[in-house]
Amino acid sequence: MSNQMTYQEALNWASSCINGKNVDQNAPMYVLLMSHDWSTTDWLMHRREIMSNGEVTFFKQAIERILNHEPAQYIVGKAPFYGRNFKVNENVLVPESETEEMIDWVLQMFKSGTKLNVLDIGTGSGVIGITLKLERPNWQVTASDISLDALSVARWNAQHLQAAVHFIESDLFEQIEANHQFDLIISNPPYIGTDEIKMMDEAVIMYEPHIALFAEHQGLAIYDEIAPQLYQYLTRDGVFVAETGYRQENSVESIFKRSYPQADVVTKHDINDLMRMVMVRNVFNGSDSNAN
Ligand SMILES: C[S@@+](CC[C@H](N)C(=O)[O-])C[C@H]1O[C@@H](n2cnc3c(N)ncnc32)[C@H](O)[C@@H]1O
Repeated sequence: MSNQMTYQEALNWASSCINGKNVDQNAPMYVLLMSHDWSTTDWLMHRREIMSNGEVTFFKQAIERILNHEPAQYIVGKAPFYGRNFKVNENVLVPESETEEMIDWVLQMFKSGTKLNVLDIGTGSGVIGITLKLERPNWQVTASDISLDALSVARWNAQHLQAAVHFIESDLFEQIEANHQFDLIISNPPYIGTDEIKMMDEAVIMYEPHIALFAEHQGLAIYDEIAPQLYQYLTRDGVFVAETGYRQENSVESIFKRSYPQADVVTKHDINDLMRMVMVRNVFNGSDSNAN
């Protein structure tokens, strides 16, 4: 690859390097677009321009990293989520489109104007808490994570996106004040069982933080821990919403039903018709303290 080339020539070169390799074939284009904040229309305008030496060097290194299975989002240091770019690095998960669907679900549940006190557990890069705060500015949002490294990314994102979110380092509810009650508790917890590692994409296993991905008990451990504590942290009309693994529908439903037999436990499928979300409400139905 010469040092004098257009973006289009660089893309052609990169495609020939990764062709037939077990890596994301769209990654070079993603790197070119995201590193310039270009849309596909911008691409059409710029693709015949000559790249600077610095850009060529960065792009060559990017292709090596792609060939080493590194996610393109970590290479450019950002990922789009709900129409905004969030900083990401190896301390946080790359946000996924299913999580955007969970945001849609929640925003449909609570129309604008409603004032809510919200807790986002396992905030990672902050995508859920920050997006909810920006979409519903009158909500009070607290976001927690067990990982200080993840929280520093989340804080950076909140500051740059101007979202007034309160962050707490906490192992689930451990550091959440006992008398603090929320109208909405939302979480995209780690839910992959360690036994599933062999079925996973190499890029995810090698680069994404394992604390964000894996949980004990076939990936159900975090739901197991959250369920019996919910009644202490939810208001009487409070709602819990979480993302789940697509094969966990029955198990997750029974975890919450075990703690709250008379609560409403509703599951929801994503656009690929896979069950990916659960909502629990009316946890106080039937009793004032019915947690097991
Ligand atoms: C699947 S990631 C979700 C990140 C982000 N909310 C998103 O949707 O992209 C799960 C997050 O939960 C955090 N986490 C794992 N165990 C936790 C625990 N016991 N208490 C709080 N956070 C935890 C991880 O550090 C990680 O940031």
